Amino acid sequence: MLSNSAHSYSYEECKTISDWLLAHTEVRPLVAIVCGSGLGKLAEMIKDPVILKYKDIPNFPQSTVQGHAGQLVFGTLQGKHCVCMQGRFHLYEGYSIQKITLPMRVFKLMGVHTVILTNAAGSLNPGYRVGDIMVIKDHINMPGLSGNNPLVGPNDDRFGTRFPCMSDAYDRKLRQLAQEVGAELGFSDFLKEGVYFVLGGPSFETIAECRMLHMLGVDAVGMSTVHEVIVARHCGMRCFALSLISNEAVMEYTSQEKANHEEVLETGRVRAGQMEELVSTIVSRLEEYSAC
Ligand SMILES: O=P(O)(O)O[C@@H]1C[C@H](O)[C@@H](CO)O1
Ligand code: HPA
Repeated sequence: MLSNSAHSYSYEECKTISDWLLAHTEVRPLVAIVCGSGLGKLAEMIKDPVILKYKDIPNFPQSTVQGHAGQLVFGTLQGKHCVCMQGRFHLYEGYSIQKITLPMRVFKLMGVHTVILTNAAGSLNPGYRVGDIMVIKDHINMPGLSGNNPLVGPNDDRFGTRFPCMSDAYDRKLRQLAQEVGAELGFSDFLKEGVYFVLGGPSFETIAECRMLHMLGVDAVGMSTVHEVIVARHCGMRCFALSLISNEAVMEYTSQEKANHEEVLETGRVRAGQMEELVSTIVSRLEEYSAC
């Protein structure tokens, strides 16, 4: 049973899930990786995997979206203990915003200090192409601006402060590391950095909405990541996020293009190898950037 309200998880409930997971794997993850739509293959990088399906984890939400397998993969990546979410939760699946961000608090209680999030997103920046990878430097939180923020409700100081700062949400050193690694791997032509805009979905944007986002200086639009980042930052985890540009936003009324989930998944398949290389090389260098 959930306490407080039907929509939020108490510290003790998060701890119960964390303890259950720790009892089912010997992996003690320091890094968590969240796989976006079509990016589930990232989990295949994990060595000696221990797979726990969401349906078997007490009180855990279930994945309902194609391209999100619905399991946690524990193991090592570049010798580091990691957990990989092969499938994330979205607001449009009908879950509360507290429920879709539950894994962040569970990971924190398991000992995770760094979260690497990935997503598929549509581009608003005319300089971007399908297949580009955007390092997220900042976000605009559309649901949050209208009151739907995952931290709404009583604050538990054991997780973090009532009013967390978000001007440093996306770790600057990790963003710099990503650019260095990208250059070494020969990815500079398609590695960008920009601002991600989150909306509720599941409908894609109208042409008028895309034009508005473009005027706001948005580089990419999607339906995830930001809520997880807010909760992860609230409880003191370091965040780094990548958007795979899976489609270009439709800006012209004469255009025949239509955003669709199949194209999103297909772009993920095409870029999976490079995303893997980028993420695993970043993980291999993490200690150069912190005490971990
Ligand atoms: O989980 P992500 O943000 O990668 O998923 C994106 C947004 C929608 O869930 C879906 C649209 O194709 O992909
Ligand atoms: N809009 C919103 N979310 C998305 C898109 C998009 O164009 N592409 C992938 N996820």
